[in-house]
Amino acid sequence: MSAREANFDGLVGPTHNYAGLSWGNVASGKHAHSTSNPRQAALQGLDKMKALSDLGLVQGVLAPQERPDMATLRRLGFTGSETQVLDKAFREAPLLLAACCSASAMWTANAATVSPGADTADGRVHFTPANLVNKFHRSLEHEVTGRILRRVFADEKHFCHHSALPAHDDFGDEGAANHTRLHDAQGRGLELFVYGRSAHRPDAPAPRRYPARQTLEASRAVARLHGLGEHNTAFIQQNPDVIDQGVFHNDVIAVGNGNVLFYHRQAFLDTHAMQNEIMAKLPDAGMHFIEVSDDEVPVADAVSSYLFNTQLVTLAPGHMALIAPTECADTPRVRAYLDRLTAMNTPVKEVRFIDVKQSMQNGGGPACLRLRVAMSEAELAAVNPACLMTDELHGRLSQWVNRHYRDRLSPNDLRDPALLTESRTALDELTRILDLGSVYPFQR
Ligand SMILES: N=C(N)NCCC[C@H](NC(=O)CCC(=O)O)C(=O)O
Repeated sequence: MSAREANFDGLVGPTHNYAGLSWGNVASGKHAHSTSNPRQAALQGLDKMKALSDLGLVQGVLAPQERPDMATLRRLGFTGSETQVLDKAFREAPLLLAACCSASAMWTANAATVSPGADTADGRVHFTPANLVNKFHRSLEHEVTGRILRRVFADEKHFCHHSALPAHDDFGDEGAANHTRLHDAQGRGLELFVYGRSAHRPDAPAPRRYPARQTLEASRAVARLHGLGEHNTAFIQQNPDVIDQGVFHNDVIAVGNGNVLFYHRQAFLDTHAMQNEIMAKLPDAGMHFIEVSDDEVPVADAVSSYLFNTQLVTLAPGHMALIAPTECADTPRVRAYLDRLTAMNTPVKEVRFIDVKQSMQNGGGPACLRLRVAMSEAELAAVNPACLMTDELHGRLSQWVNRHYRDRLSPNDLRDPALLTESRTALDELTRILDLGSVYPFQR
């Protein structure tokens, strides 16, 4: 089966703000309470989508979520009119208000785990929305995420949707941020599930400072749901020491595509075992393991520049491009490494820099902003066409952003009832542009 990889990026929502909600995510802590620019954030995201689509890649867009999440604020005991709910939450528990206003669904690498039909027992593409239980603000996403995915990938003949895993720490699941699919030229795939700790083996290595968001038990459950087998899966433990250095998802320290795995030497607990398992299970791929040492790029530089939160995309057979944030160009050791990388004898032939600074300041690089869905031509033809990027859609969505989004948002603005009205008006229009039907609570 010849498959094409599509990237579905999250459209940044109108409440994009910096609230410091993600303990263990260095950028989120560093930018807490600074003023954000939701309009610029959304336009940067749209320009990234257009840049990838201009490269001839299939690019999709996933809608943001309804925020503030009024239903959750009410569940937490804030009563009265909407204005009163917002006001009480702001005065009594500003952190809860911020959590219910986060636009974090923009990082669609965490939206779900996706297994292509080439790998699954029933030949369909399987989706499991991530429960994201480790962070309260993110745990609010999966229900609407699942609803949006069902509207974009609606045809049951080709697509199968599961519910998120049970909402318990034992099954902490962060979706595709800890999942990479490698494949050989024939399209035979191997899905790497990278986890931070094992809930059922508390004596096994685990980070001490920051949380391990993904458990082995969650990864195994997703693989079972998707009908994968031992032959096309590998479960690999992340190095707990790098989690403690700010690597809160594996996609902050490793990225894979086709027959290339690009990673930092400290990324995995047992690099040799990882390489051996991949070569045994994907013997014909001619794997390229591109390993970066501490001398070349220290972990701290990898975390601040997001060298590994890059998108590795295939532009032609044997020709891949690394789509990197501009922060990589601005970090001297990373820049120097990238200059050497493209001269090495690997499929990575070029690097393109893009500006997603508004997202980066919350710890979301180019790879965080996209969910990969590899599909056959027939599956691709079954995707909701209104969600596929074209020049026309890019223009329409840019105008929509310019019309509805603010260009500054501070923590104090989150209590403003006008922000709620503006967001709902924008999202209502968006569901028509993207032909999604009524996916938001306020529309039901
Ligand atoms: N690596 C991947 N795939 N995704 C990045 C997600 C960033 C997100 N940041 C936040 O949620 C910060 C929100 C705030 O602090 O306002 C997170 O930590 O879950």
